[in-house]
Amino acid sequence: MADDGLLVNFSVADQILSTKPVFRGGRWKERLTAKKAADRRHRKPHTTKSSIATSGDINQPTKPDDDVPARLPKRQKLDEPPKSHTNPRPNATSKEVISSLFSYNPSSTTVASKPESQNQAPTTPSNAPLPDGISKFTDLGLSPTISSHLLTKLALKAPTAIQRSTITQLLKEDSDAFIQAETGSGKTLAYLLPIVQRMMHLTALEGKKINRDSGLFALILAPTRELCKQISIVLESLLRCANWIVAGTVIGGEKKKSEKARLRKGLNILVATPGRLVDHLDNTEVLDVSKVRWLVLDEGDRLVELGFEEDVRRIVQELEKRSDVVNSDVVKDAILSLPTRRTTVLCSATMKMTAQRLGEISLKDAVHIKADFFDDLEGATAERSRETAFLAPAQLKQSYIVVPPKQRLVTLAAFLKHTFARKGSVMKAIVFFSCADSVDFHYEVFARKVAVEKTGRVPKASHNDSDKENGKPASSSTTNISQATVSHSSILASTPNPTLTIHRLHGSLTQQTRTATLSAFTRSGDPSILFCTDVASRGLDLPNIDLVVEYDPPFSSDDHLHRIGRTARAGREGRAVIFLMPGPEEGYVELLRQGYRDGIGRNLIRTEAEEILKKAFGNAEASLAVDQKPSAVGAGWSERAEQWQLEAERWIVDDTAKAGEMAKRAFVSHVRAYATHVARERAMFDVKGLHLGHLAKAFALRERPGHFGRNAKVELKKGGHRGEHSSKEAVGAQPKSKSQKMELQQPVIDGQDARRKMQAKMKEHLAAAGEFNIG
Ligand SMILES: Nc1ncnc2c1ncn2[C@@H]1O[C@H](COP(=O)(O)OP(=O)(O)OP(=O)(O)O)[C@@H](O)[C@H]1O
Repeated sequence: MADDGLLVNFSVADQILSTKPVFRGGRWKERLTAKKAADRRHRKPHTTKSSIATSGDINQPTKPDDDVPARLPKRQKLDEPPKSHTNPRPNATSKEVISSLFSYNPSSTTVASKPESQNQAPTTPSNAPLPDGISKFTDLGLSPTISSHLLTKLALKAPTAIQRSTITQLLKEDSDAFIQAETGSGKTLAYLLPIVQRMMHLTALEGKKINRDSGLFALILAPTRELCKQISIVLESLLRCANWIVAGTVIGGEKKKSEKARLRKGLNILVATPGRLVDHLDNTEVLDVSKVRWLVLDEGDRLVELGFEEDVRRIVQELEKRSDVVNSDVVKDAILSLPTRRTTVLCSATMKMTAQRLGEISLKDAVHIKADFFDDLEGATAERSRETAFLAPAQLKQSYIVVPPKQRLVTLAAFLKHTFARKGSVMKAIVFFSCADSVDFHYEVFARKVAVEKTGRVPKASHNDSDKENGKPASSSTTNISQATVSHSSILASTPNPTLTIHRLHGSLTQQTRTATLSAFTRSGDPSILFCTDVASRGLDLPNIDLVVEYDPPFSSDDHLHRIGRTARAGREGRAVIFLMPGPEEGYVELLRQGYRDGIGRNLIRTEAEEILKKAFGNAEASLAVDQKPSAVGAGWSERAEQWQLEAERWIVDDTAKAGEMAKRAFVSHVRAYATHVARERAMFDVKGLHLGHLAKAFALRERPGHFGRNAKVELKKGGHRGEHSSKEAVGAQPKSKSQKMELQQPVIDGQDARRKMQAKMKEHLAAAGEFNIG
């Protein structure tokens, strides 16, 4: 504290306060007030109400610490900050009072459960391949060629439960199907295997195998380019045992001319995003869908949520109109064993109304295939799993941390440090944020170059913009990665192995950057973190994710299941942690419990934020505190945590133009995104209950941004939120144009109305798929 001329940090600990500060400058009255306050603290150390805690209304309960005196000293205002003996800051603004991390925080309303080791019972994985002896791929009717390819080339020994049910069904019958199974249970292969096997048996004229000229037989639709690419990779790996079958993609992101050329050359299986396919149906004559006999709609609920319902309806209509089954005038090449009717398969991990709506458009007399690993087991567990629509993988270890808003940033830093410091325990983690601006902000906070570290080494920083700054052409793929990846981080600065790579992913990045980032994160064998929005929550099969952190709670419990489903896939272990704020947000714990097979979440544990901070900051040598300030000598964990926070805040103050603006934008977008939680969960995530002053600290801001000032607060209190804004901002895109920036500052409108309008806009935005860059 003493190094920072502008700080009046009321809650630093005894050791630091043992030296009385000398106040110079300013008017004598103010010096006297400051001196008296310091004397009082010196006599009886306690925490006092910070300026942030006193300003504006506080909807969350903010309890002072026990030792706060009945009458609180007035907020100090110093025209000139007390001059420090050590490190006066030249650009310090006057009249600044800095709120302590540890005073006036709201208290948690839930009770801690037992510690992890006693609490978490070992569980059988629920999305794993079936155990030896229960089922083999050959038992399901798959040919020896495919079965041996699965075993020898793809190292897949046995099917998962959903694969067993789906493959048997789709191999023997042509009826439509709705496949529903938990995340990471292998749904992709479940629908691909029977399609490929049946296509392997199609024969063209004179008993010859089919080839690329024989026609398009299968269409697979998925909501995002990333998912389409992923499906296409699995398909290609499968087709290595049937190389006469040709597959391809039309997903946008490249010239339509190249896609048309690909279609002209001929494909037997096409993976596409709905928007792009409709475009080709309208404009590419050479695209012949008359022989399509399999239509797969993957991530069905997401297709609807992203506004593809109409596109899917169009595609289904076109398939019917142009089908050679109904159109006798279509010239047919004889393809033996081609089914007489089209089979439509809808896949979803959740049984939502949205998926059902898509089912109404596309399915006829569909079979509902819903398999569970525990169907083969007897007893109560199996009973419960049959009753429940959708559950988290049984082997996934979930925990929650209740963190007051002021401590969120430092607790995240501490948590990540502690997690990655234990070498080998976690190699890859995903951290979910509510919006792109927040991803960018946190990426920069953790990637920022720390001046001098405890080790005395100046770290090698390969910052994201280095290529741009060096004026190098931005053409290579490394440049794309470098825009979203940094290999130096302040998180592990003081650990023996300080290399941690941070990647970021959100819809405002270019498609090339996103592709390069995902591929770099996937390939990386070193400790790495992916900071992302929900763009990475659905369907993506990123290998070996050990940990999912929901730093910002999901917008719906379905989103939660998809997010945590990025770990604990195909029977592997995984951990998921969610950050909740004290108060109504703790109601979410009950929802987490309901996602367990036992219905009570016996294995759900609570981790104490204080424990995390102590672990990260407790050891002076290996602490996260980033410099060697005299005040840090002999300080305890809380002082070092304060110092880490102050360091981040100083970074913002010193670079208001760039870092400061970014932090403000992140704060504003975050609050707006917060208002978009689904209606049934909004009582837990009520934007009116946010303490904006405290929350600002989570963005390293010493006060809430100006245009989020008094008026906004009053309006929030009345029942609105920061009203009208572009949906793009709600999901986190940065305001690029002047008009977008203006929107950020528009007046508040009625709460209900604003919410409705924002949701409509969000829908519009998602339909346009700006977040997903869908073609
Ligand atoms: N039979 C199997 N044995 C072992 N691993 C498998 C098997 N089938 C699939 N997998 C692996 O399981 C992982 C998850 O598969 P997939 O992406 O198809 O799951 P999903 O059910 O579609 O998940 P989500 O709902 O999250 O999209 C992949 O890495 C895949 O290679």
